Amino acid sequence: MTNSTPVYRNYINGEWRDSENGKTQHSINPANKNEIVGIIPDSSKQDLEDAVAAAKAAKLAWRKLAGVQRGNFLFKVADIMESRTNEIGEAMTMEMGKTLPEAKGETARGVAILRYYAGEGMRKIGDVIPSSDADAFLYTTRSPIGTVGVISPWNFPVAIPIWKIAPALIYGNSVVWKPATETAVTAAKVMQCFHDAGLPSGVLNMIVGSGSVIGQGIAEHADINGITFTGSNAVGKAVGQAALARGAKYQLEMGGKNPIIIAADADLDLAVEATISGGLRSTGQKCTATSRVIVEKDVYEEFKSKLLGKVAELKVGNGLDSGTWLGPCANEKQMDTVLSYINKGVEEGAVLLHGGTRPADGDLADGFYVTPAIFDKVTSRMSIAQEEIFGPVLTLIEVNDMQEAIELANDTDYGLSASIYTRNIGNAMLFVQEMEAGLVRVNAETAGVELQAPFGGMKQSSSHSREQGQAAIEFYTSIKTVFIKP
Ligand SMILES: NC(=O)C1=CN([C@@H]2O[C@H](COP(=O)(O)OP(=O)(O)OC[C@H]3O[C@@H](n4cnc5c(N)ncnc54)[C@H](OP(=O)(O)O)[C@@H]3O)[C@@H](O)[C@H]2O)C=CC1
Ligand SMILES: O=C(O)CCC(=O)C(=O)O
Repeated sequence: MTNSTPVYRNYINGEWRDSENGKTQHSINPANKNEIVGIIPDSSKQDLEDAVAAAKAAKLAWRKLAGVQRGNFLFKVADIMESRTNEIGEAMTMEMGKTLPEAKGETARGVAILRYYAGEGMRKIGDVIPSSDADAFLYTTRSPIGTVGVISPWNFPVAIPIWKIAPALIYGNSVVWKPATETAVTAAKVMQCFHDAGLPSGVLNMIVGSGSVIGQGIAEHADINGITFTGSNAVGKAVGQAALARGAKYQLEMGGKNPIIIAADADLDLAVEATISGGLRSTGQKCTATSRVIVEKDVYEEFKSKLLGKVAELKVGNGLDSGTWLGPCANEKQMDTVLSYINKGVEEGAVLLHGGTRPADGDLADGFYVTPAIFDKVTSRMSIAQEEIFGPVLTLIEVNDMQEAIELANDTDYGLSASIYTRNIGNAMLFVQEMEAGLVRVNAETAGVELQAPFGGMKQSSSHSREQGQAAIEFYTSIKTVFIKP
């Protein structure tokens, strides 16, 4: 740490503030654990109380603005964020490791999401329904839920909070946001865009602190009317239980164990490209990442050798370097988890064909790097085929036919995304019909969420709600049915 290490604060009621207890912590660069990216707060419950009080006080005036006026703020935030794409992208790469092009791409996606929801301020929010009383006017409108608690993860530190905050704001809610500690510097840069756009004080507040204090505090706070969460299954369920216990609304987006099926008739080159992109971009740290690669036996060996050839070409390194394809894991704990799954895979009898080790050479030795791992001879019940690893690990599973492929694709507690590579329309239709996943993609990788379409999982992957697109209105508002008789 040097005297010039930047210091970041909480954002409460329109001001940057130190945490009340004065405690701080460091945000570390996963590409080099000796580099401190910023000094960030380690906030207390009192900071949360202040943020909730500010959000509560601001919500009425915010709700009373026209949707178009709220939208104008979001358009301004989008313009500011767009002008800071490089700065925000660099902060993201330095805090959680994804490559700079991916980080800048994600920032651009945040801008697009802001513009999409800014436009929502002008769209319809209800229906006219014929009343059984000929003189009456029966219609629906929408009310904001009040103050929304946003708990966001580190893997998409711009896009995920924006796809929660933007709809919350456009539909008239105030927000208390707890970003992942891992990416608090990136979060502060996002927050600064809202501040510079002149968002009224208290409408959006940001508190940086531990999940067990600030996150849990949000889940349990009586003045937070709804909580939206993305992260691990265990924490998501605890958040949901705390919200349910006090009758608050909640929305959970959690893990995935996403399959790609490679049919015997697939274009294998395209399938290899999609498997690599879906499984290994962002170092496999996407809830939509491909992790189970289910291949029909007739093309298994050919697919495997093409995949190995291409994976061997991927350059692991610092995400800021232009030649890097794959950055480090986001933190040491994540790296240890990935390495422990790789050991477990070997212990369970899978064959590690490639990677799965820490590079020991030069600059990489100080980072949380794991080379991309490919496992052969995987069976569906192995832990590496069942549990979310959240790292650069692909597991290859051989099947006899399409029916078996779909059965195994569904043989998981999760149901977030799934894809198939095939040229046969019958295979594609069967897959779309039978696959138990919220996002199913034909001849496309498992990741790749479009901001204007609903996103969410089946089974253990979500609380069965949907985010993004117009689906977001269901969580951030309540329907009010209105009957008026002169
Ligand atoms: N679905 C997805 O997109 C994601 C899935 N994951 C999965 O979770 C695993 C662990 O990652 P991790 O970062 O620990 O995920 P967590 O679920 O712990 O973190 C997600 C968010 O929840 C917060 N949080 C942590 N504990 C609590 C709590 N008790 N109450 C309320 N909020 C809390 C975190 O805060 P803080 O950062 O301060 O701990 C963070 O803001 C990964 O290996 C991966 O499998 C992780 C991230 C995203
Ligand atoms: O695939 C994507 O773009 C979104 C992934 C996501 O929501 C997540 O990893 O949490």
